[in-house]
Amino acid sequence: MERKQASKKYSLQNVVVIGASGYAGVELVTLLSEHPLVGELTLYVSEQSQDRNTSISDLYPRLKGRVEQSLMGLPIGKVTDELASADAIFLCTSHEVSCQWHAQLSQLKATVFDLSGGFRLPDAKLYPDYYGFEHPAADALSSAAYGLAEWLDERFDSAHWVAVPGCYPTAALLALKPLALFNKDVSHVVINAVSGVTGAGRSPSLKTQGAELSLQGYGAGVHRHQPEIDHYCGLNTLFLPHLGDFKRGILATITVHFTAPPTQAQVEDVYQVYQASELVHVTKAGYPALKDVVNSGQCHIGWHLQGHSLVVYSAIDNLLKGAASQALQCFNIKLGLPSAEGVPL
Ligand SMILES: NC(=O)C1=CN([C@@H]2O[C@H](COP(=O)(O)OP(=O)(O)OC[C@H]3O[C@@H](n4cnc5c(N)ncnc54)[C@H](OP(=O)(O)O)[C@@H]3O)[C@@H](O)[C@H]2O)C=CC1
Ligand SMILES: CC(=O)N[C@@H](CCC(=O)OP(=O)(O)O)C(=O)O
Repeated sequence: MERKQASKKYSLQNVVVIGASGYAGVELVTLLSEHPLVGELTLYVSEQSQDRNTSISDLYPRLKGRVEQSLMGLPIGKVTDELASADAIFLCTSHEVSCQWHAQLSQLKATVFDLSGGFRLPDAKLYPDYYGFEHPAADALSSAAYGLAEWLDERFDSAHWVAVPGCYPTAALLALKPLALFNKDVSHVVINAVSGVTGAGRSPSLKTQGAELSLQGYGAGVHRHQPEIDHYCGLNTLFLPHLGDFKRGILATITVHFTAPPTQAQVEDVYQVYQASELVHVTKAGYPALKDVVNSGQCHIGWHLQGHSLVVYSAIDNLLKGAASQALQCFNIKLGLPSAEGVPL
């Protein structure tokens, strides 16, 4: 394979992906393998993984001739030479595994881009209820930056740990944040969101088996994305996730109520915030469709104002804008590259 050469301004990055064989991991590996600034790319799975020492292209034959690295087994907490010399480490592991890695990885020079929810919530007290475990690194939560790429705050530049948002929160927050900033008088926010089955990851479970798939709600009031959405838009919302009988994508249909309704022109103005964005596209009176965002890092938003109610639709690919390509945007921004570098449009 041809070796990449970085420009004078930028140097090639040593990159490690932990959890590379999962659904989010393989999307990320695919993007990283084509990224102009990624040099060495090291792929890990768990120590006991049945896929260790297998080439990722044997698991995912679409990668044949493109990415041939082996998946190497990695015990939790073992700092290998590749980890020690990495510039960027992507965690595509479960929330618990990401948390268990924090102590070791936060000592290294690399920036960690964590695709799990392990460091998304600011308050450790929320973890037992919403994640089912006591947070083992509670003091570190305040130093992680939330990586909603279009809405990064001042903590991002200096953060060594980036908590990449969840898929549903990405769809919901891109729609809601402009409104929440515009008008604090927004109320009765209801987020109905349908996700494809890849949102549940690669490991088989009864609810994600073909014969079980349908269109069904789940997790009302208890889903871990409820506090994440509320915290990062500053609103009290009712989040209603649904599992659909399709592979990829999330369509969130959001309704909000205004006591004093805005005009069409005001709503149009609010969403001008994305005017220059390559990845977030807003259409008045639009009905975004999953077919237009699946396999793309874009988010499509459409809105309809009806009296005191506003309906906002937001569509993303859960594995890309909802996970891997958003993590890549964060990596780009950290390097000073355009956010959409290497992101499929
Ligand atoms: N799927 C989605 O749409 C989204 C997922 N996320 C988050 O991204 C993360 C990954 O999700 P997803 O790809 O769906 O999950 P998968 O279950 O598909 O993949 C998990 C990956 O982690 C590996 N793994 C498990 N245990 C360890 C370990 N101890 N050390 C190293 N690797 C390990 C698995 O391989 P093996 O078991 O063989 O070791 C596999 O490669 C999760 O935190 C998820 O919440 C975020 C946004 C969207
Ligand atoms: C369909 C489905 O099961 N989706 C997952 C969300 C996936 C995701 O983005 O969430 P995290 O990164 O927070 O795990 C769920 O509801 O748990």
